[in-house]
Amino acid sequence: MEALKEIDANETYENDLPTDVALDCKAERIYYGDFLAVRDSHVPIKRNQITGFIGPSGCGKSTVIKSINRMNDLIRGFRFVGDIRFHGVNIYAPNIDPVSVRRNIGMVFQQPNPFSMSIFDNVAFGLRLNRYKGNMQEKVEKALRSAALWKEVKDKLKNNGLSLSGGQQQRLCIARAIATEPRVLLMDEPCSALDPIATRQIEELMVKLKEQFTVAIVTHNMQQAMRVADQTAFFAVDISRGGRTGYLVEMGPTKELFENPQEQLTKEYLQGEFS
Ligand SMILES: Nc1ncnc2c1ncn2[C@@H]1O[C@H](COP(=O)(O)OP(=O)(O)OP(=O)(O)O)[C@@H](O)[C@H]1O
Repeated sequence: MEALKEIDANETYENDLPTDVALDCKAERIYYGDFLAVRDSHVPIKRNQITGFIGPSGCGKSTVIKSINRMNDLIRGFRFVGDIRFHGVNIYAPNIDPVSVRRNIGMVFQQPNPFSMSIFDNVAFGLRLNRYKGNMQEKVEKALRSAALWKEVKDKLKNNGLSLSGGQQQRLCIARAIATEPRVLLMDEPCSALDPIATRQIEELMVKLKEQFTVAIVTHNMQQAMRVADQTAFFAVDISRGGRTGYLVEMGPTKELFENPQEQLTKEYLQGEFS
């Protein structure tokens, strides 16, 4: 059997995407078994910007975002039909190594989920997995600084990651995700388990992180999308064919989408007429 191909984001490559697009997600259909969860959703994710995914519960925001780094591969019955182009390749091509996809496209989840190990080891985890041979101390410090956590933990790197507060745990998870220097960082409702102060800290952090990374975030909170997202994609649920299938209604610069939505459905959602 032919070895799976690694995506090396340091390689020069042929790319047919516009230069400001880091990753182009064309989700034609996404299934869980026979259930069509998402259809017809084309979301170009712009480089060094924050792309927000908003929409009512069950419209497929998480399904799409998790498809972007092949996180859903692990779910039985999951099937993606379409094309996600990153760094000159379709990440769903059969010869692409999904581990290398996740190395380039990191993810942070809803619930902070540090491993039960020291703060240092949490951050070093992915680097060790990738057999990083350089200065581990330096890399861990860099990631913790980028995640705005260094000052709070520098004297207790040996403490268990689970001993931190919820907001600190989420920043630790961000440090863990960025330690391996992915190009894209996906965040699936990263603040939903946090209090308003910790939420603000993560939002400020996201805005800083976009200088180094391309960020995509799922959020239930429209104010949050307005505060942090440069582009926003609005999804809804189509029940017209008897199912409940999510789809992209419209997408655009956040300010334009919120102030002047093109679609009636977007207007109604933004006015709180359905949730
Ligand atoms: N592992 C799974 N197996 C089967 N169906 C699933 C699975 N995960 C999600 N679904 C279904 O796919 C649809 C989209 O779910 P998804 O979680 O992507 O929506 P969402 O917009 O992120 O929702 P929420 O805002 O409530 O988190 C829903 O109908 C959901 O029940």
